[in-house]
Amino acid sequence: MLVIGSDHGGLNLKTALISYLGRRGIEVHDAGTNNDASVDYPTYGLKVAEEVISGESELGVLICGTGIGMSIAANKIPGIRAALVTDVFMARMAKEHNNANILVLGGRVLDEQKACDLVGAWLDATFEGGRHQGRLDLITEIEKNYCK
Ligand SMILES: O=C(CO)[C@H](O)[C@H](O)[C@H](O)COP(=O)(O)O
Repeated sequence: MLVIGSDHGGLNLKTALISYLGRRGIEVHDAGTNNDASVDYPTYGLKVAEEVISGESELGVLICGTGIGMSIAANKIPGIRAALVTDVFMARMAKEHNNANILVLGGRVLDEQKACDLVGAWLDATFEGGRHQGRLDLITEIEKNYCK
């Protein structure tokens, strides 16, 4: 299961990505928002992050206008590695090196095709482990010290 959420700035891209993920045969939970009324991105960042941390969904995608607010919000939750990406190389690295469990996109930055390409690159990549796992372990140590 993959959970996807957006604010109003990411709604159109969210709709396009749900179609794309469906075509790939991936089960998707749409965490909202579901209309173009103005909403607050931290609300949806938290929803998606909590669903990933609980294990209800293995992965998440978040979209706001730029992706910046969503990534700031989601990364406050211990265990979340939310990566804001704008090109295919970054999307692939987000999995291979960072094992990002949430991909963050900017709905006012990307067109639909580019967004699908980024999600596809991230989904198709594999975490390399090794030295990268050691670095993720260091991030976990930071969380233990600062997220009480
Ligand atoms: O938080 C953001 C930027 O980091 C998101 O892009 C929001 O979607 C954006 O700030 C919303 O702006 P609006 O003027 O309220 O539509």
